[in-house]
Amino acid sequence: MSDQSNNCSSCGEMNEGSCSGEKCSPPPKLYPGGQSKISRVIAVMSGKGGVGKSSVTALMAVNLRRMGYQVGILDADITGPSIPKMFGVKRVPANAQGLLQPAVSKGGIRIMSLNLLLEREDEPVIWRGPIIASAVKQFWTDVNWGELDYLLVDMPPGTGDVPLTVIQQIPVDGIVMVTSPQDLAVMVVKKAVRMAGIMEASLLGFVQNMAYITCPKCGEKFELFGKALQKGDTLDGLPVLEVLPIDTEFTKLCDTGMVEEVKTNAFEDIPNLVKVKRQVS
Ligand SMILES: Nc1ncnc2c1ncn2[C@@H]1O[C@H](COP(=O)(O)OP(=O)(O)OP(=O)(O)O)[C@@H](O)[C@H]1O
Repeated sequence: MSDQSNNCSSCGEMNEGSCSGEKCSPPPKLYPGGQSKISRVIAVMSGKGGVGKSSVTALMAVNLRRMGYQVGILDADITGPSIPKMFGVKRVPANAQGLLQPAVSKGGIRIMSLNLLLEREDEPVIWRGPIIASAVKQFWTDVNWGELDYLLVDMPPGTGDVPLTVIQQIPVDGIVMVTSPQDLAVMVVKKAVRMAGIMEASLLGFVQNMAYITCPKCGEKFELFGKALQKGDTLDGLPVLEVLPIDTEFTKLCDTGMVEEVKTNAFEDIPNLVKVKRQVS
């Protein structure tokens, strides 16, 4: 197998495929649906599954909304969507022009997810990669997002069709990488960092999730999965944007569709890192 230095930076193909490894034409960026005006797109990514991409997406969305921004979430985790349950939102209808209307959470966050289109939330989606990637594209092109300051894209795990499609065809302004402290997780997440580098995407930094748990009785911190970092540290050459503890209250809020009730000030730096194109009062 070729090593990563043989990947084409435009299409991500290996040299042995149709691409020569020199500059090829990547697929064009797509326009968002209807009259949508989306100022900034931030993708939340990780090579590793289950480290907290959806949780980080939800926390970031909740806090950006509290800061007064118009926020949407595109749930690109087509086969394992968890955003609708966390926000307690249900099915959405198509409007007259055939565009999909995003669901709107209690706090006003606009959400599109495959689970909003299924009759039952536990119905499995058994699709091959290209069909899944095409559904993600439609969540960008066929959804009436309206005017948004930030659209957050909750990516599925891995470095396959969906991350490739999102980075190539949606104008992503920055990627937040999520990992747990475990070396095993970091090793896999580094693959996603390399992928973003090959695709010449802008990496904002890391979130270390599940860094520790605090004993509710004595207040002692236990680092269950390895060494907890500090906000501002560097990991794999990137800044650590947030270090999040394991929080059982947060888990309960997610399970009951009340994630917007979470007490946190995480991600308050995001508007400085990715500035929107309007003044927010
Ligand atoms: N900081 C946290 N404190 C407590 N529970 C958490 C935390 N982060 C994530 N969880 C829980 O861990 C599980 C996995 O989190 P989440 O779904 O956000 O991960 P993911 O990376 O998006 O998963 P997938 O790879 O399946 O898409 C969920 O049940 C979530 O509620």
